[in-house]
Amino acid sequence: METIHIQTESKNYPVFIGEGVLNKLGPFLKNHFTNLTRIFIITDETVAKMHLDKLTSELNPWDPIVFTTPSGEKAKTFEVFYSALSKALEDQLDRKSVILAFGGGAVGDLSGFVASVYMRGIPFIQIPTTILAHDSAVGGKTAINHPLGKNMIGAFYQPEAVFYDLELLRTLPPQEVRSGFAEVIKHALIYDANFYHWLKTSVQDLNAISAEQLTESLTKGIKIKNEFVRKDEKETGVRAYLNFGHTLGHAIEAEMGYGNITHGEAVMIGMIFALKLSKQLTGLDFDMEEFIEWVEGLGYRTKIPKGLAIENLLKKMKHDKKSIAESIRFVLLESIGRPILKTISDSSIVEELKVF
Ligand SMILES: NC(=O)c1ccc[n+]([C@@H]2O[C@H](COP(=O)([O-])OP(=O)(O)OC[C@H]3O[C@@H](n4cnc5c(N)ncnc54)[C@H](O)[C@@H]3O)[C@@H](O)[C@H]2O)c1
Ligand SMILES: O=C(O)C(=O)C[C@@H](O)[C@H](O)[C@H](O)COP(=O)(O)O
Ligand SMILES: [Zn+2]
Repeated sequence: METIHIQTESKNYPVFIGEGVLNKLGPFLKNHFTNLTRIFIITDETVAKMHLDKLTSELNPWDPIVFTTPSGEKAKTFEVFYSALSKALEDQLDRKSVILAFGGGAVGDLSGFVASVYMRGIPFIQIPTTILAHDSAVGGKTAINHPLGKNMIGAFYQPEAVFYDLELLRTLPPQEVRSGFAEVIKHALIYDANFYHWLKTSVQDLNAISAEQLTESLTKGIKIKNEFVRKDEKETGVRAYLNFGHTLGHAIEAEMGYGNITHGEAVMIGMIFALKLSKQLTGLDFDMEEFIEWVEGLGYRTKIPKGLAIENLLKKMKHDKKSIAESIRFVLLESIGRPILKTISDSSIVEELKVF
């Protein structure tokens, strides 16, 4: 087991990462909280079926309340958000209660947002169950979606701790492994050229990745994320670099209908677009063909899915949280590990999308 210490302006907290770390949860709850009244688990249908017993067996002598959401992006709606709050009220959660977010990024984003507004904020703990959640469980971005844009309604709200039990990842289907790994590749591209080259040479088949390689990838990814949130918790500056690939990626997710493409798959397409823009606008020295060959070999789509209109994608990108007065700002790379933020005109984006 390794412990990574996340530092933010509002809170410092540990990420316990390794096989079997769930068994540290009970002792943590006993030590960390005085007079803990209720434990409220938010999980989704898939995770509940596969892993909920394992979690509840760690929670003796408490009798946790369980709120189960639909799986995937369907958890990040106003309706589910409202139902979760209603259940919390019905079951009389109070300020000495804790919410456990048990699932992937969708459950984590929803649960953190519920925790941030219930009685103006009660504590929560992230217990991620996907590869992608090495990103989503850390840093305190919480949100639900709106038809006009991804994660549009939310709050910055940090967890008390993150328990990342890598045993739980064994049941992930290939498309979720791929989705999660896109954020690992993102972390490498924006921060660490050596890590990127290591990934590119050692990961050729995501279904055959060794436990050691996965642990190394997730641990490095979390440490990189910490470097950005440590300096800029509320995204007034460098944290925006963690949004590499998301300007177009989120627009694709919204246009396709949330959940019809995985987050990581959409971000991968967005990263390829941003890399191409970078080559033109910052002089990035990067072998695009080699990159595309690598990621296609890993099973990623590398083009915008058919049927999406450029003008609709552009409209969605104008809603991006990095936009200022409707000017779209992209995270580009000057070199691997050196991101910048750049305003790009609508007409240039449209021209580039036409030939993408
Ligand atoms: N807050 C942040 O900083 C941040 C960062 C990145 C992504 N996100 C958000 O995270 C979400 C994506 O997260 P995700 O990819 O974890 O998706 P997810 O939570 O939708 O999970 C993906 C699918 O995998 C299933 N699943 C989860 N754990 C499993 C397991 N152990 N075994 C088998 N199946 C399992 C889920 O039921 C779901 O169907 C998006 O909404 C994205 O916007 C947030
Ligand atoms: O933590 C961040 O900051 C990120 O941008 C991480 C992203 O991977 C993540 O998808 C995040 O939810 C996107 O944030 P948003 O502000 O663009 O909704
Ligand atoms: Zn993301």
